[in-house]
Amino acid sequence: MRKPDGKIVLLGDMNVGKTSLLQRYMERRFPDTVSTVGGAFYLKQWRSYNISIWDTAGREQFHGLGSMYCRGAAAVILTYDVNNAQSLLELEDRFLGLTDTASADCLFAIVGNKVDLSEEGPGEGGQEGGQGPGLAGGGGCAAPRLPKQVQLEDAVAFYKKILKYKMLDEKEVPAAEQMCFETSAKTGHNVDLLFETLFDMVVPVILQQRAQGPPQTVDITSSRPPARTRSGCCA
Ligand SMILES: Nc1nc2c(ncn2[C@@H]2O[C@H](COP(=O)(O)OP(=O)(O)OP(=O)(O)O)[C@@H](O)[C@H]2O)c(=O)[nH]1
Ligand SMILES: [Mg+2]
Repeated sequence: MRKPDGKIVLLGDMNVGKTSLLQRYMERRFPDTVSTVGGAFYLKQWRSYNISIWDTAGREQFHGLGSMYCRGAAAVILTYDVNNAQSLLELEDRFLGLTDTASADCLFAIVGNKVDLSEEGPGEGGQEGGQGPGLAGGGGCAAPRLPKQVQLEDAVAFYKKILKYKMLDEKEVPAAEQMCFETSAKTGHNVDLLFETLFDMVVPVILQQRAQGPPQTVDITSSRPPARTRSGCCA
């Protein structure tokens, strides 16, 4: 099998739906999940490129592994749950720092998942790729709706904070409105749009990485042991 040309990493707190988003996109279904241990990846062929997409564990005990998975990443998907404000705060407090090992040209997508559960979210009804985020209406949802705790503007504000943190010029990177998504792994809302927008955007990053030297991969042997992982509980 050919080595991946580029890497995309999903980060975010436990239970926000990282594994579910990836399974919805790659396997076109919404199976029951168990909390991820360590990390796992899928390979996606996009045009003539092989892209690896890494699913990481949100649980605190695996936190130290995050920066290893991010090493050389062409894009990072920072995921939160729109019905859980704390999950967006965690991205800033715990996860953004893990991306310091990513490629210098790394792209950032901010993804608010579980919109199907929120009062303002879209209804159920299968894959809805291509629609704008946060569309109201749609019936047929049996589960009680929750008050939405995070608005798209909050995600846009976080994206702008990332640019400041990375000292990037707003004019030289994709606009916040292009990089903030609201999704539902359950219904498929915006899931194709998220991944495929990102695939198209990472191709130039991959070409840039190639021009700069050999691709970086996860090298477990050369990484330092995670400082915050207790012995005996790691994958
Ligand atoms: N209603 C709804 N439930 C979701 C959605 N995405 C995930 N879930 C549920 O949320 C729970 C957690 O989903 P996971 O995909 O395992 O979450 P995760 O972010 O991978 O969690 P860790 O692996 O622990 O970091 C599961 O019960 C999923 O079925 C969604 O879009 N809508
Ligand atoms: Mg998971």
